[in-house]
Amino acid sequence: MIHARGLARTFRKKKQEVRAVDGVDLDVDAGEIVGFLGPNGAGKTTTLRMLTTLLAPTSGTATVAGCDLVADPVGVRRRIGYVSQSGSTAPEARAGEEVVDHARLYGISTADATARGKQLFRELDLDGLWERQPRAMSGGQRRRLDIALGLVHVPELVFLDEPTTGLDPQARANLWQHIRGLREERGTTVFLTTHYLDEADALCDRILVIDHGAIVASGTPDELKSQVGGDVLTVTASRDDEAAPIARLVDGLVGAESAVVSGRQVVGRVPHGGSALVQLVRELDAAGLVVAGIESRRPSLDDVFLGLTGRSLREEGAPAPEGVPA
Ligand SMILES: Nc1ncnc2c1ncn2[C@@H]1O[C@H](COP(=O)(O)OP(=O)(O)OP(=O)(O)O)[C@@H](O)[C@H]1O
Repeated sequence: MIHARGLARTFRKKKQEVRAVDGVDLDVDAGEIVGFLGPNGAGKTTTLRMLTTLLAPTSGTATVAGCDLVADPVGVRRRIGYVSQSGSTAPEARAGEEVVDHARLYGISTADATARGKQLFRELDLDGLWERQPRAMSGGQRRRLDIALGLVHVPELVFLDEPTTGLDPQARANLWQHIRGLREERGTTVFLTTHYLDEADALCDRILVIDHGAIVASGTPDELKSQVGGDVLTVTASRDDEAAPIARLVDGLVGAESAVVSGRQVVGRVPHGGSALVQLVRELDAAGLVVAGIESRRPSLDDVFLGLTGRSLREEGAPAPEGVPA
């Protein structure tokens, strides 16, 4: 459904060259839900804008939904849907009107567009909001309306740029269900960017990680997690100045990899969490260090991300969902 080779885009900023996307190869099969993850500025939106024909590549080739990106951009546009980060609804228009107008752009008759729009409203839990103005909708309703706009022409492939950013946890979970439903009921292929690792974990069949404009990992969430290996030890110091001595103790554990300190939190990786925990508690005690918390757990996607990019996606300022502290 998507095949890109050596896709690159360079920008000129203040006489300096920025290689926003630096030779991306990627393949997405029909019916897959693929998550595109990366720290801020990694090149996600630039890649998405190229794959959706909004931005010309500096070099490289791609076919999207069977059409060549450069030779047949109109063919690509006809076959895809794109839901941008900012959404595309006009706050004053009526929701239903917007959806019908959007479908008409694709040459769909008003009658067909209305029927498709109403069906999407039912599927996306927007029933009863056909006459409502987007500005009088909740964030979750507006985001689902954006998605209805991206789907009304029945694309085979839909690009979603951070579809759930800013939604509360329940609205996010609902939207995940709708995205899964798209694939199950219509066979739609979904390519989405997200800052939420739990979202990528719960929703995506496969994850691509991009950093500094290049793909650095690809696999199912489980494959990526198993690459990390071992267990993760997290120790929370009770005082700022005790994080460094705790990190030294964690580094000294059998088979430990160098611990990362972030504020009062010390995170290290060890081959066997259980035995390392026992050893660490003894050593903390002997050193007279009292900690606020200590735990051992299996690696998460965040650990994968940290290992691959040296940065935590959370530290990158991933906005917390509504109602959840950052
Ligand atoms: N129009 C532009 N002109 C100059 N530089 C740009 C332009 N668009 C993007 N860039 C630069 O290209 C790099 C990649 O940007 P991009 O928006 O693709 O990253 P991203 O992974 O989507 O980031 P975020 O998670 O913050 O949305 C960044 O260094 C950015 O500053």
